[in-house]
Amino acid sequence: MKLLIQNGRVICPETGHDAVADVLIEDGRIAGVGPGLSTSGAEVIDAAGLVVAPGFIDIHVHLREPGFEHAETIETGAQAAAAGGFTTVCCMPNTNPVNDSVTVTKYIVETARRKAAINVFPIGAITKGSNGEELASIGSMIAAGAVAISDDGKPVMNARVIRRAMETARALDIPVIEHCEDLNLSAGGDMHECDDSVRLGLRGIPSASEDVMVARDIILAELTGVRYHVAHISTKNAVAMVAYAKQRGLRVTAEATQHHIALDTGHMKPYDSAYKMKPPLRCEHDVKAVVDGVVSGAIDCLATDHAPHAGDDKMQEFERCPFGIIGLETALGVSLEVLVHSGLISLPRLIALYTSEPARVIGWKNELARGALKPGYVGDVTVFHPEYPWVYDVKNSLSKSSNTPFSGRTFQGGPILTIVGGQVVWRADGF
Ligand SMILES: NC(=O)N[C@@H](CC(=O)O)C(=O)O
Ligand SMILES: [Zn+2]
Ligand SMILES: [Zn+2]
Repeated sequence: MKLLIQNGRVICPETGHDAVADVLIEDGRIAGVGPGLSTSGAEVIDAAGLVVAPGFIDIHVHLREPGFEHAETIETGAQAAAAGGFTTVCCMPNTNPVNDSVTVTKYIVETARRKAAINVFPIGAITKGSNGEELASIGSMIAAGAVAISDDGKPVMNARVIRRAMETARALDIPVIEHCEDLNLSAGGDMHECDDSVRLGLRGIPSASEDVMVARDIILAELTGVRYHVAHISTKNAVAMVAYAKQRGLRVTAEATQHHIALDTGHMKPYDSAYKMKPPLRCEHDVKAVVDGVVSGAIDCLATDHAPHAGDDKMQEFERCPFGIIGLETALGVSLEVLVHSGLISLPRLIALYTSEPARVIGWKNELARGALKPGYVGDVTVFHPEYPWVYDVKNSLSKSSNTPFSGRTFQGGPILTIVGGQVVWRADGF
């Protein structure tokens, strides 16, 4: 099976390629990149005027299966990911039951193999039930295909427990991904603690609830030598601490979401639960610090934290609504707008934030190697237009949920074709 993608602007940050060329995918693997490749025996796609990149990778999504299938399933979440240009996602363990055992890990791997249009890799829980007490069976989850550990949705509050988890992860050479929130400081909060929360009469979540956990974990990362990754970083201090940790040679990485680089509390429509997530939207100086962190490299990659919630769950009083918003289908549009069209970073740099950088954080190797257009790598490719105008209407979303603040927004640039293992799994209308 051969697929030849012709005449596109082929951008691969890992190899430094940025020129009009062809990409050949054979038997599901990248077979060649260069001008004028032979078309013999190949299905041909003309990508003239489009950007051809390695398949985009999102290392932080919630697919909700098992247990919360009313909000999303592995199948529908994978479809939404494909529509966002993603060819690989890593799904968090806060399912029901929690993915804290080989049984659930195997269920997710098997279900994804049968039903997902794209590659799905589970992230196993750090502790049993993500209750923050007893370590989960980390080794057997990794053996069954999990690629990292996290209790995302919650922090691991007990420093002794997270230290033990870090020592285990260090031995297995896998990353620990932490949801940095001190529950004693954030207790009862519904939005970022600032003038706006006072004005709206909503209980606040101070930046300090994130900062103290990032500080603690960086010290423990130094103690244990673990690969430590800050999920959905959102505050000025957290970014500064991650930058300092990197300067000191610690294996500390971080991700930012599209909403934490695009929105601050001033954008919130009062009591609109589409603006309610954890970490909460922060104030302007935090957003600027996160954007600056992405530009400087203190923040390694972008991730969506795609967090579907069914309609009625989000149609309650603000305080009662669950935290989280979907993001797979808008990530490229939002990040092009905030980071590239603004002139802050180049297009190749943005592509790196969705390809080589998340691949480096997780560390896929050998036959799982991805995030670059290199012969032998998985034959996953994202083709997108860097500036054509389109309107995101969540009514057309492939996700089962519609909890997004971005519906109705016009973007300049978005996904056109998503290719997994040499097969087109999604194409934009008209292509
Ligand atoms: N981000 C959120 O507000 N919610 C996420 C959990 C998480 O990422 O913390 C969810 O699973 O709904
Ligand atoms: Zn989280
Ligand atoms: Zn999350």
